[in-house]
Amino acid sequence: MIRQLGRIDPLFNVLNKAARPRVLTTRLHFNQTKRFASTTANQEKPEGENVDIKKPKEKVTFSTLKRIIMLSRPELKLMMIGLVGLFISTASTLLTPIGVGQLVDSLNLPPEESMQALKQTAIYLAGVFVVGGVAVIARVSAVQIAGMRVARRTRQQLFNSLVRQDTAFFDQNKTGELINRLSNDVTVVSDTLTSAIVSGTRSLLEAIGGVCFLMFLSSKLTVTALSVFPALGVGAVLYGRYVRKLYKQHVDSLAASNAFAQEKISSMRIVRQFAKEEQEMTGYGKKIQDNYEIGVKVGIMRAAFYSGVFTATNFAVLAVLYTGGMYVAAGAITVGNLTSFLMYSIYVGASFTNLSTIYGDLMKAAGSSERIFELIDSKPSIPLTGGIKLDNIIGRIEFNNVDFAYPTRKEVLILNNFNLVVEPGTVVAVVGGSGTGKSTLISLIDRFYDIDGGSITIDGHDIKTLDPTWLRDKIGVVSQEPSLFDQTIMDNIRYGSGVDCTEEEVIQASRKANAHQFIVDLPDGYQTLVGERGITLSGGQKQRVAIARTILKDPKLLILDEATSSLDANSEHLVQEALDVLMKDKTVIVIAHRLSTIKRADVVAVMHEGKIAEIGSHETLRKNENGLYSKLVNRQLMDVLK
Ligand SMILES: Nc1ncnc2c1ncn2[C@@H]1O[C@H](COP(=O)(O)OP(=O)(O)OP(=O)(O)O)[C@@H](O)[C@H]1O
Repeated sequence: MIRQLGRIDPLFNVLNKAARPRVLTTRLHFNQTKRFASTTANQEKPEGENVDIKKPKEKVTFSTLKRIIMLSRPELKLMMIGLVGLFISTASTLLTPIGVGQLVDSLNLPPEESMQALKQTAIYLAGVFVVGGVAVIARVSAVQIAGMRVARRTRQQLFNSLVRQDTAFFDQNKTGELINRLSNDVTVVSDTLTSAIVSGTRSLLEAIGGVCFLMFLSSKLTVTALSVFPALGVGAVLYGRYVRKLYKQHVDSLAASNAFAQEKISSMRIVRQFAKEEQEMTGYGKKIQDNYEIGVKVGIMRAAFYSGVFTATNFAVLAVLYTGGMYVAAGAITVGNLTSFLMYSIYVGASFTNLSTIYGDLMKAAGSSERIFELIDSKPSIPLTGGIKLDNIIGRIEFNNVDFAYPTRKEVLILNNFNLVVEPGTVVAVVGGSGTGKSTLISLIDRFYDIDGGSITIDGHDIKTLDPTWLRDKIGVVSQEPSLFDQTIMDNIRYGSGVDCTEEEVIQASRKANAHQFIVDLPDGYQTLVGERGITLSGGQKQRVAIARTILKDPKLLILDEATSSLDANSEHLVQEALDVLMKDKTVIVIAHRLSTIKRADVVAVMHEGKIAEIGSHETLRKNENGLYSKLVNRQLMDVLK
């Protein structure tokens, strides 16, 4: 008897070690930078109701979990292969202890029979292992590929949805948060679909199958083996609840530290200029300290929980060993049966432990998926397409009694009963103090925002009735601080037209914008990569590339936000000439600061308190010495208007 148990002991140790990693690998993923939010997932957002993804939601619903699972629907075939693989590999796991039990029992037979039985069992086990191994390959590869496809499709859907959102949406939500949606949230959801759900199903099958085998081997011993599970179940639920709360705090604090880091890294030049490196390092340190402290609490709780599970299951095994040993001594069961029983006990214990962590994983995925679904479902109030496309644009722009406040600051009216008519083919210079709403006009003509009252028309058509993409295609904007993409200069200029425009056309546009010479002087010429937002170019160079981009677009309506402000006198003259050609027979609005620019305009409109306060030619307005325009020229703009 002692000899027999002596054989079981090392086997138990090996099995226990083998079972342990499964317990430990089902850890919670705390490295997500998001909030633990949830809501009814498949309720579509009303059109135009911008989503503020920072708002935490209250409850995870069954429909959310269902929708996560439905994400894998297009991968049904792969999931089925994975499922079949799962069944077979689980079956092979469950059949192993029987073989091992037989192996042990065969050692008690007379030598010849023992050898024969040993061979048979070894062949049986080898077969089980080979089939199990093949099934694992099928299961893991099918589920992994399905998971990656789900992630790819979800990311594409999410990005498409983001690109379609209203401009106001981007005023409301931080870039870092949105990138988190695309990266971390999608990863959590696809991981849950693959690892959590599959390992959950496997654990469930193993637990049920294991208990069945236990009952089959000895119902009395099963009661002993499972005696610790009610206590473990209660512990797992309490632990799950506590960790869930901490998890929310943990991801919140991580999101805050990430947002902090993102902002500081993207503004590193300012940090450097003000010599605030030390201050920012300390600031970041404080942010991650919160995260660390919550992480430590979670870690201690996890340690306590796993230690409890480990000790309880080991004591259950000890109880089985003790009671089972007595049954063996009494001849009620064989040593082989006891071996099989111990193995099943360990499987069942590991499976239950694994299942206890799946709940947490599902909750995490639900939180992440809620935010993804919210974005995917959200419909912008200004669609990208749909509406009238005029055959011809004459170019008359009219603002009629326009009221406008930014959606994020509804209480501040930027335009208040604003009226302005820009006749076709004329150049209107809009001037006014800082923050009076000059640049806002550009956003409104481009229909980045919808106005709150009145109308904006182009050739008599309310822009709300025009196809937004068509409309924007007819408008060219050269802004004060042009932004370029991290691509070659050639691709940046081409962005104004299309991939089908020739290199020669790009070069022509660059010549007109006085950009060609500086471009060919660069070592890589038109193939020069400009860096993030065009960081490797000077302000004037960036602007000339942006002008070339707009020249190539050849828009009918031009809006220049003091486009020549960062060019030297010579470049300005050349670019101005190019713009003169471009502006010919077009309607142009110039948001102007320089007197030279203003003087060239047919009409000068002075903005003040959300309205046009004065309008007329430069000469006419100057005649009124006490007028707003004269004051602006004399006082505020004196330094600039040279
Ligand atoms: N996205 C936005 N969300 C909320 N408020 C905004 C937004 N953009 C601008 N504003 C506010 O609208 C007002 C008008 O801004 P706008 O940029 O049109 O002024 P501006 O006349 O072009 O100023 P400047 O000459 O200084 O460039 C300002 O008070 C500004 O704070």
